[in-house]
Amino acid sequence: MRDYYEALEELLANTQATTQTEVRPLEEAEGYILAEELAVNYDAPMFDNSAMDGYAVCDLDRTEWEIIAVIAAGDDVTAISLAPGQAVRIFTGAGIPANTDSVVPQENTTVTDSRVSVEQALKPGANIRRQGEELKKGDVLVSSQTVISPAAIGLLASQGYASISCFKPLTLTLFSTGDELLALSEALSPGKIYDSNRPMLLSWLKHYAYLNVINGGVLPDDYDTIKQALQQASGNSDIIICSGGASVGDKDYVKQVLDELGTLEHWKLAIKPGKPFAWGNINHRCKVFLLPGNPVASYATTLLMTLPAIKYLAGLSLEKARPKTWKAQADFSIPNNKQGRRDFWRGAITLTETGIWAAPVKGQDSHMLSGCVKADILIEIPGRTNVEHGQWLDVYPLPHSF
Ligand SMILES: Nc1nc2c(c(=O)[nH]1)N[C@H]1C(S)=C(S)[C@@H](COP(=O)(O)OP(=O)(O)OC[C@H]3O[C@@H](n4cnc5c(N)ncnc54)[C@H](O)[C@@H]3O)O[C@H]1N2
Ligand code: MOO
Repeated sequence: MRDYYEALEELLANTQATTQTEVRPLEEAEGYILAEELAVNYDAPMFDNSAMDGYAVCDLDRTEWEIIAVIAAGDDVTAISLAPGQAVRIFTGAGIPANTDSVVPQENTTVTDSRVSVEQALKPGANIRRQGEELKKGDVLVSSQTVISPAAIGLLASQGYASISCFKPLTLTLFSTGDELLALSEALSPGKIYDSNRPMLLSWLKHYAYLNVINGGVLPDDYDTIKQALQQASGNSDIIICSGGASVGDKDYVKQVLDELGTLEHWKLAIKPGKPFAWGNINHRCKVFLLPGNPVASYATTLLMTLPAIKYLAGLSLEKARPKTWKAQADFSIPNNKQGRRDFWRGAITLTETGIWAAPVKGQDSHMLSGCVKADILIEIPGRTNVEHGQWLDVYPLPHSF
């Protein structure tokens, strides 16, 4: 059996990141992966400006000044220069005139006719946002291989970027396999069950703007049908995911088909759930992932193995592609842990005055999806390692939980 972390690194090392890019208008780039490092075009702030509505004054040895002008955000102040004893009425975001020593908020002033006065001494440089105090022209603004967030869109807009280079989205086809599986439109009959993995994974993967997800439907346990479907999908997909048939059953044809059409790696991961996991390539360009059919095993291997590889393939940096982990304290104990595989319990988080606590939810078997619905995290329990109450453990946040 393979250690999870070693297996993940081996999978990532055997994954070739895309190099295909496209230029997208900034407003249509949220969720895509940036393909270039973008530099600071202009110092930020671009010019010294006021942080308050109030008065910009010159000479702090006095407490009263003559108001000589009104300056609003957007006004050009390059021709205005204050002499000692002079002030301007100024608004938040307006440029600071030359020779300003301080800006005093209007609530701290008394204004009579064209004169403004204060009662307390003013601090030099107060309430002035200085040019370049946040960003300097030429510095790195946003790093390549990162997902464009709404905040990044705002930041790039503030620097005048109207369009940016992103990695082209990848096409992913998703199949379920198994004679027992019914689509939701079909009537139940003895021995059959509804296909839950495909709707679950489709809805999850569609959240990634950099994936075009195709619903491949349910494949029966039939060698020729599976072969034809995989062959066809590999023609127009960068990625194929199949759930079911990753294990050792007589009807687990997907592995045989993948072996014949391309390459196959079949692993027993030392994790629970998610032991059987296979992957390979068709035509050297289409990456194929075979997930264990048990719904929770499909879910866990998507989070722990498949998504990191897909994210890296789609252009994210290795650091961003690896699954996120946090730390939480065990609100349980395992005094005599005999479980050989690394366990990933479905857990709930509680925030208290003593910190973050994690506890398993009800329904921990590989076929019990209800546990995933209640859970916020996967709690990592290393194999054959006892856990004490209060011990800090690694936890993996689940999609949509935070
Ligand atoms: N002799 C052994 N049997 C099994 C082993 C093993 O090592 N030796 N491993 C077990 C583990 S662990 C898992 S996980 C499963 C994985 O099995 P497969 O990937 O081959 O998947 P199936 O056999 O097709 O299905 C397993 C289970 O999941 C249900 N299933 C499958 N697809 C779906 C779907 N799309 N929606 C809902 N439910 C699905 C299926 O009906 C089975 O109940 O193998 C164990 N067996
Ligand atoms: O690994 Mo299986 O995934 O335990 O159910």
